[in-house]
Amino acid sequence: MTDEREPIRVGVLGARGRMGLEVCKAVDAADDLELVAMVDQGDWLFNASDAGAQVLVDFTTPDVVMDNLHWAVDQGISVVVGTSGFTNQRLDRVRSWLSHKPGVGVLIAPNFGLGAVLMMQFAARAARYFESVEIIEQHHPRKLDAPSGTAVHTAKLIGAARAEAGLGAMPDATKEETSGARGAEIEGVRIHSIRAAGLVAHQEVLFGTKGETLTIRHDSLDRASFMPGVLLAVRTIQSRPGLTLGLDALLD
Ligand SMILES: NC(=O)C1=CN([C@@H]2O[C@H](COP(=O)(O)OP(=O)(O)OC[C@H]3O[C@@H](n4cnc5c(N)ncnc54)[C@H](OP(=O)(O)O)[C@@H]3O)[C@@H](O)[C@H]2O)C=CC1
Ligand SMILES: O=C(O)C1=N[C@H](C(=O)O)C[C@H](O)C1
Repeated sequence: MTDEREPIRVGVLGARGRMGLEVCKAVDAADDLELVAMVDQGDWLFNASDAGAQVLVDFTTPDVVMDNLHWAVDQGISVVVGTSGFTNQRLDRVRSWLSHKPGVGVLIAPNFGLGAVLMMQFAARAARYFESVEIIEQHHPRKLDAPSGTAVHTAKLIGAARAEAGLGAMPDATKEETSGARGAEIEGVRIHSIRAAGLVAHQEVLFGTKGETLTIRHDSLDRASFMPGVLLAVRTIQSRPGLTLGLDALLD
């Protein structure tokens, strides 16, 4: 039997970037998807709607992603977003745009790597059992934001799990500190950001309690690692109106 469904028409925003190029290749290679628009800095967003895009994939920059999203939701086009920089306030704004467009779906995922999603789930599970936890994230030096979206999301999950378990502040006697030496603090969790040539995207979550430590580590060694997650989201988003956060909901 042949599958006679029409391919999903996909537009990529940030199409000439590191992730955008990889997404264009992956969409192009998929029989059930059709790459209809490649939009980058300076291009007209209406190229995507004129080409009949049903789903947009955004891997741009934190300073332009909100305008892109607002425009897409207004046009009634569902969006898969990998771009980092989403605060709770930004998410509330997206929810409010979507409330006027009940048929439109937006999925925002801090990380599309399956291993990264599992790393965050495992870290959330371990959080209640350890006195101390710190996050060390490592990325390529062309990354614009620090800490990474993945690290911020992991810290939020850990902070929530610790609060639910009734854990207080972590032991830390630091009295004298050169600014930045103890990292950034998100939800009570310290994050240390390393940027070095040769890296892609890596994260360690280091837990400690009396007499033992536990390290959970994930490495994206190639941007191809994000593509199965991105394509799953592209194939699913039109049937998930409203805002979906993270890939977890699609995997389960
Ligand atoms: N969720 C996930 O799994 C992952 C998320 N990311 C995130 O994705 C984002 C992109 O990462 P990466 O590909 O490495 O970054 P790049 O800088 O390589 O790509 C961003 C691209 O967006 C372009 N751009 C800028 N403004 C616009 C605009 N208004 N409309 C369309 N395109 C625009 C840039 O053009 P120009 O260079 O000319 O400014 C560039 O080509 C980052 O926020 C990163 O953290 C990355 C990897 C995985
Ligand atoms: O900029 C990147 O490269 C990445 N950005 C995302 C983040 O900020 O967490 C996801 C992944 O870490 C790669």
